[in-house]
Amino acid sequence: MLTVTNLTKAYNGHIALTVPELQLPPGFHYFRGGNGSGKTTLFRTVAGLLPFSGEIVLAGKYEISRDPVAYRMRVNYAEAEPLYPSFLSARDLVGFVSKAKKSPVGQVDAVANLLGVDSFWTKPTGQFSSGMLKKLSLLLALLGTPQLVLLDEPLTTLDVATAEKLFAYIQQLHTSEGVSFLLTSHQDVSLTGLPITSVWQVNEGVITTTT
Ligand SMILES: Nc1ncnc2c1ncn2[C@@H]1O[C@H](COP(=O)(O)OP(=O)(O)OP(=O)(O)O)[C@@H](O)[C@H]1O
Repeated sequence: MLTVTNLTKAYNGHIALTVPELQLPPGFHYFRGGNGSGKTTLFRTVAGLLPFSGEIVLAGKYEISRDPVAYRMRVNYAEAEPLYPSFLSARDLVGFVSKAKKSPVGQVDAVANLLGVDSFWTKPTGQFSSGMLKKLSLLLALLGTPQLVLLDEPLTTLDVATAEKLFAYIQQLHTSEGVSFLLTSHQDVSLTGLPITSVWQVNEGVITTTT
């Protein structure tokens, strides 16, 4: 599903992540590691948000640098700590992202309702609680028809009832549409109830398998 080869990511000349080779089959892949180990750097790089050297290929054909639009249409990302321009509402951001990602008819209403974002639809994000920000970022990451969704700390600040609905929906997306997920969490990932395919340990920018 995702192949990463000879990847190096540096910030200001300091290497933060080195991935000689990483091959992920379809499924749910959990990346764990201490603060500053490189998990968010990996996710932001795979999401196409950071410059890097190396190769990242989705589904054996979409290379992130050679096919930037096709790749980004198929890979979505929810930040651990999302930040949006404070004057924009959920309606504004969802309108923009759903158009860019070619969201299927009815998807926005269904997922906004599932996550409860419809209850604060027109409020400016500058007035959101941290859980409301998290719900909005998860909604944005589920729009369109992604093949891969990267969820950085999806459990943080999310209320238990919404988390249950989210992970049931995610499991259904995998079963019915074949969508794969990469997750990080400092909490017990078994709380998601997801059938985790593989667990990876990130330590000082190096990724090793644990399963
Ligand atoms: N924008 C940046 N500029 C410079 N260095 C950065 C930047 N972002 C991250 N780093 C550095 O890269 C390393 C990995 O950080 P990263 O955010 O990927 O860690 P993480 O595993 O996600 O941590 P956490 O669990 O605390 O979220 C750290 O040493 C961090 O200081």
